[in-house]
Amino acid sequence: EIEQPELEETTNFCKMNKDSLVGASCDVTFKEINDINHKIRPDLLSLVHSDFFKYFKLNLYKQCPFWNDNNGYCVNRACAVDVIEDWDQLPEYWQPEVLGGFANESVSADKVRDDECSFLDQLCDNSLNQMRQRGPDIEYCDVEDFHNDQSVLVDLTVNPERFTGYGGEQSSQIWSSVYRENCFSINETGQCLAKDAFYRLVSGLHASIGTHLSNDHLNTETAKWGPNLELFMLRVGNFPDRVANIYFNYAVVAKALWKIQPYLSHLEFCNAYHEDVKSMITSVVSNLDSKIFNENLLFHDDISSKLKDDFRSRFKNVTKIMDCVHCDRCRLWGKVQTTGYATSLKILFEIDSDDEDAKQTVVDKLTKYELIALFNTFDRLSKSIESINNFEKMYNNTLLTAGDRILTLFKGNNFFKLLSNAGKSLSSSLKDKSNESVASNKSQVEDFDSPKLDNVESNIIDTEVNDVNATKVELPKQELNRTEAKFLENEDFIKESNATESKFTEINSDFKEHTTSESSDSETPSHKFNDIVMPSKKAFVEEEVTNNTLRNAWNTEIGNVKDALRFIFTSYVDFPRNVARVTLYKLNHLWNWFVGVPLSVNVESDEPAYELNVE
Ligand SMILES: Cc1cc2nc3c(=O)[nH]c(=O)nc-3n(C[C@H](O)[C@H](O)[C@H](O)COP(=O)(O)OP(=O)(O)OC[C@H]3O[C@@H](n4cnc5c(N)ncnc54)[C@H](O)[C@@H]3O)c2cc1C
Repeated sequence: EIEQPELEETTNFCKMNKDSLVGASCDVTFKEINDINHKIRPDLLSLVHSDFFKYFKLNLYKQCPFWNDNNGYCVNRACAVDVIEDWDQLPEYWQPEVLGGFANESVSADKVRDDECSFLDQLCDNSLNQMRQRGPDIEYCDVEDFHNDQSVLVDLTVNPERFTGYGGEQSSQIWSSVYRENCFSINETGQCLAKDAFYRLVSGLHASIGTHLSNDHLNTETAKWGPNLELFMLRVGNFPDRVANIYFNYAVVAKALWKIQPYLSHLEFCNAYHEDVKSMITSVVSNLDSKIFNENLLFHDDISSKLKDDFRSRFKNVTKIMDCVHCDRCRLWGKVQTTGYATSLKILFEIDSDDEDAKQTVVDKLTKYELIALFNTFDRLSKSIESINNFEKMYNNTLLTAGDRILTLFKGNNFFKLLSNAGKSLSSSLKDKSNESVASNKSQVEDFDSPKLDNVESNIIDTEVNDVNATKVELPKQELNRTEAKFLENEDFIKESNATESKFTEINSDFKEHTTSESSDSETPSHKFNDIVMPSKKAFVEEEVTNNTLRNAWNTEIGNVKDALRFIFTSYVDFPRNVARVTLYKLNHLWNWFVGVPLSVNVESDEPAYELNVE
């Protein structure tokens, strides 16, 4: 039976018990992965910023092989990929003259093989590709992709994975096609675990992308990039299984790295030319452990070899689906990461013999781009886990900072329900404040002035104290006053709508609820917020938005009908007057013709004919 990550009621964030195992096939807890990640993060970051690991090659122009949809494209600037267009853009020691003209097509395969930089050669010619011997298919992705004429070289560090605005039907289609690959036909022992692993891999990839786009998100009001907690919670944070799947993927890729490390020793990674890549790899992998993932549980006997083939071809399809992504930046990172997982799966499931030479052969056959993808995928997961931990801090700070709670309230987006631990005084002050605002504002507005809100927010954040307990007791009132003053300063900002009024009424009742419950249990405030789950709040907001939208649509339609009726009515009123005007005009023409005045006099002109007519 598949073990699901345990949920813990008392943990607000992601509702996960960090001491539980990441999965049935992983003998590691969430907390242990957090610790490992914390240790290796700096080295891993340096590694993927090294010259060897930062240049990736892909074909951005490949046609979607699954459906005829090659015409759309993402027009956002954020969707674009900056490619290396000139050899000059590469480091100096990679210039052909330094490397002895290895870009020369005529260079012999043997010579390339002997070169300690043989991996680098694939940057400029495909001699290594020709050397690859055909054997049984052990590929989980299409490695030939890297040697296509149309492939471009990309510096991953200048094309960060971040929010691009790509979405809608096209991306949904991609994701549903990816999930559809998880329909295994054969009913063999172990299928359940393999199917679960497949699902967790793609869901973990999806969640990791969601984490990155939330962590590096464009705030359209301030034009700054930064973390967006709300978006993260909506996409990932509120779904413990998605968060757990990121950790699962981390375990899978970590195990693959652990497994190949002894067989990488003969590769020099061009240490002579630039960073000591090899020692960076060692310092990352030495923190990993074999027990992090047990791949033998998935395809453990001959019976499951058919299942393994199915698994492999389905995963290969996932990597190919990336060619259907219309946003180039998303396609780039989709390709890097699916190739990274494909490489991990190849290492985990195809290096299963005790034969050391066979293991070495599989590693030797890895292309440079598979290695790059492998380490960069690990970095993406590592960054996701780091971001999740940061989001957790933000989440807790948001809950504990009274000012933010007030702002959330005024923004009308109170999915972080107001805390009661600020004490009755805060509640009553806020109640007064909200009543005051409701009473004093009559005009209707649709929305608040967000930049101003952000200013207030940043002011408040600036004044945050480190001691969370102190914040709980002392800050609320102080911050309330500051916030209140800010609100009063900006009169137009405080304009309220009828909708806002009802929101305040609702919030007031929230306060009443919290104030009442608080008096009975003021020692353990955190238990009151176990119900903080954004989707339900989203549903609330959405419902409201839907109602507003319906109301607006109704009002617009009624307005249109009124306009049409007014037009028809005025047409009837104007009709006799218009008939009289036309008749007069025609009679004028007739009279002019009758007395012999030329028709041209009615045309604006400097000609004397007009004057003649006047006379
Ligand atoms: C390959 C690829 C790469 C992308 N890269 C980027 C990028 O770099 N930057 C960017 O801004 N956008 C990227 N996108 C788009 C992004 O993933 C979303 O599709 C987009 O933001 C729209 O999100 P959504 O809320 O409509 O739901 P989507 O994320 O499109 O999800 C569709 C549905 O899948 C389900 N779902 C969501 N997450 C999971 C999960 N983790 N596990 C299981 N089910 C889930 C939900 O039911 C959801 O409604 C990429 C898309 C693809 C296909």
